[in-house]
Amino acid sequence: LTGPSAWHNKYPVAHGSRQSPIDIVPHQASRDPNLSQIVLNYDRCTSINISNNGHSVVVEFDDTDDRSVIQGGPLDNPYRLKQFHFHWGEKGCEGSEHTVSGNSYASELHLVHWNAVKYKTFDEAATAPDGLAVLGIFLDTGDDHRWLHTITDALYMVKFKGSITDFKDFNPKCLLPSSLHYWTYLGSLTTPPLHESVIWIVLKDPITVSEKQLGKFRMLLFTGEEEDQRLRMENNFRPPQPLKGRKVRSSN
Ligand SMILES: CC[C@H](C)CCC(=O)Nc1ccc(S(N)(=O)=O)cc1
Ligand SMILES: [Zn+2]
Repeated sequence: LTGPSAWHNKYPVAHGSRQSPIDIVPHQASRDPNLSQIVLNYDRCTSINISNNGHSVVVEFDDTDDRSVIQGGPLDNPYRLKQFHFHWGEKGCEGSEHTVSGNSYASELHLVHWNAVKYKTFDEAATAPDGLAVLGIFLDTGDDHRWLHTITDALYMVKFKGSITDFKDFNPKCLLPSSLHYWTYLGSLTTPPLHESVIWIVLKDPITVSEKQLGKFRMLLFTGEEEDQRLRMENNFRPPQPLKGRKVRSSN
């Protein structure tokens, strides 16, 4: 037993008061006029590599200075881009982590940022209540996404758990939907260690990718090259967790 329902054994915070993901119910979210728009300054961002960590495919960035940050909205400081990764299902009707009125999207992209103003390292920020800011973007299936092929073309290089390869000059700005309207709430990492350190910013509008592009994520493996069992990487999403009285706010 290793899935989300067993995580509480080793990580009791799995039953904590601010766990993620959650089901977002739009008409129960409170419109907050004080919530400004979010601002993404990714123009000087520097991607470094792409890897398979046995849970997802991750693109990492150089976070040694403030070259790519998210700010505004619910954030009191600029947060530095550290990495992005995806969650997906085995078929188009499920795969996202957050759901909207009980409905899942086919996949969800997470852009992980950390508060380098208040904390010295990502690991320190990852354990602080205001340490991380994750921008969540839903993926819907439909037409091909014009820029996603840059990532899907590299997936064969990181098929096995533990594989990593160079991945330079990728700017995730090309993966944003047209509107930056969002919901925001206080939550956690959605995989162990499940730290309750994330200010979640979930964009309301999905981006569209094709079933073919999404299928390439499913050829990744949870298992390493040396393992005899080949387990396809799919359904790497945690189901929605109890809201426990939390308020979800909506941008205007
Ligand atoms: C202690 C250091 C750090 C926890 C270990 C590596 C890490 O970054 N984990 C992580 C990041 C993001 C998410 S999610 N899916 O965006 O909530 C889940 C797990
Ligand atoms: Zn994630």
